[in-house]
Amino acid sequence: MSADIDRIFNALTDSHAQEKGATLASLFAADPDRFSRLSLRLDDLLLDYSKTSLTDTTRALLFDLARAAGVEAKRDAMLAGARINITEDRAVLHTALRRRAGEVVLVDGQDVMPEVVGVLGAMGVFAEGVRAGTVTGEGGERFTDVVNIGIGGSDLGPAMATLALAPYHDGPRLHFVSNVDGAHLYDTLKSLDPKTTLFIVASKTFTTQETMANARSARAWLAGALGEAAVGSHFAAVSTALDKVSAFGIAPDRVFGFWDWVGGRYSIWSAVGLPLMIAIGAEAFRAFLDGAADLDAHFAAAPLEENLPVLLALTGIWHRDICGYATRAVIPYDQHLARLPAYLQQLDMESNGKRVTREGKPVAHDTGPVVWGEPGTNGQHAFFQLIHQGTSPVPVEFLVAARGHEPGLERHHTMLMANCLAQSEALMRGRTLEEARGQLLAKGVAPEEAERLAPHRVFPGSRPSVTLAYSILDPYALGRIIALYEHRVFVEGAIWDINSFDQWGVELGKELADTLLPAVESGVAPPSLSGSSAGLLQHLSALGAPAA
Ligand SMILES: O=P(O)(O)OC[C@H]1O[C@](O)(CO)[C@@H](O)[C@@H]1O
Repeated sequence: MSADIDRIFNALTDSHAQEKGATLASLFAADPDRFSRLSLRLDDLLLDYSKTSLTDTTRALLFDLARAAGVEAKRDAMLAGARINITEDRAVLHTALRRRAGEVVLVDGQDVMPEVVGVLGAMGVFAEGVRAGTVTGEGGERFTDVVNIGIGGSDLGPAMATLALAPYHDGPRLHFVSNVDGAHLYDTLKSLDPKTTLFIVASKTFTTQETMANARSARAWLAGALGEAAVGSHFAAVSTALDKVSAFGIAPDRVFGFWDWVGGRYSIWSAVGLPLMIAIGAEAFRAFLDGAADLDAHFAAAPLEENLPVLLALTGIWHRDICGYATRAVIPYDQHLARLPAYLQQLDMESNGKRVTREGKPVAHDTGPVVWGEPGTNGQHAFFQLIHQGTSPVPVEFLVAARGHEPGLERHHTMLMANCLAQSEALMRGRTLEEARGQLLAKGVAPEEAERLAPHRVFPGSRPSVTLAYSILDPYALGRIIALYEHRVFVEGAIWDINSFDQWGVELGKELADTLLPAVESGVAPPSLSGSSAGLLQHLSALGAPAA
């Protein structure tokens, strides 16, 4: 960490301490232009960060911080195909996947665009064939159901986006099986007809234990019903490991490849998006890519002060490192974005849940926060109590569209918007003891009783939130929103000087699961196992856990 960065972090901390007395309400009262100064628009997409405790001084310091951390140069290196994933020696080029034919993106001097365009074209032919009923099952019947088998980045992206774009879904039904828990596959398959079911096995590495177990069981289900010869017509695969796919027995013309420079959690734009393309069609999928491409162009060119991902990242740095908030809630007031929090958990926490710098030294500041959330209004009736009155403030990120898609239910959308605005307003304003007391007295509550009840009705207020507002959640808008979050994660990682593109933290558990499988099968704990795990294994075996 350079002396410059240290100095700016210290200046931010000092400013925060000095400004602590000012409530958000007082900041608005003192400055009628606060919203227009602390919000940023890209066409219809608006980021309002005026309901945070940022001031002109601290915002300027945060821009200094981004500059001192070399955000612009790091961004340019990523977009130019440099091998910035230094622990895996890989370029990071998910942005190439949204570029158009004819553009040039070099990796090691080689233009990757012809291959990108080629795979996208092959996906389009296959997806449109499935949608039109010209690509069929073994018996010539049209596919009514498509089951995607994958986990992590090979599941969350297409699952989130297929739900998000439900109003545009006019292809076969989509199902997503990720968990190795047999319940996930079993419950999905029990209502499906093998004759009209297509499986897509999605795995970047084609070695992931859960995906391979589910794929093998799905294959057995299909072959058991239709015979081994039918497997080829009912399976497709998405992977970077083409040799392993072919060993699994999936025909080469049913395999859609991608490249090691696409991280799993950044892969929705690649062939991993095939289920989404089957759901909404190749044209709408292109609009999804275009939304992301336009956001990429904005990220690449806009000055830091007018750069949406940068601003969103700086609010994140402010809340995590200067205000000390350990979590952030993502609350889409958009039921179709119900899976967005889960998607962002992987995008953000797998990218920035790191404790050493790119040089392998301990980080100087806290890195990625815990990301969590649920759609509004449901969250209001569950955990908003704590967000309003709990002892640990939680910065909230609201998402809301001006319009929904549901004919005849426009009034519902009006109510949804009112709730979204009400929550950020209530968090910001709060309610004082005097106000609480006054309201009780106005309702005719006796003074003594009002005194007893009032403290329970106090809201501290000054609870921060940012809001992303857009016109309607169509494929283009979704593409922009997801790209915005990707680049936000990038900028935060760049400021923390961590590698946001590896995920060594998931490896130890995977290794131990492999080691423990024989122990669970035999019911005999290896001597190396802790007393706790050995005791649990013994208990479960005694209760009848299935053996090999
Ligand atoms: O696509 P794959 O190779 O099956 O990996 C699935 C997921 O597993 C992880 O490696 C972590 O467990 C993710 O990064 C990835 O998205």
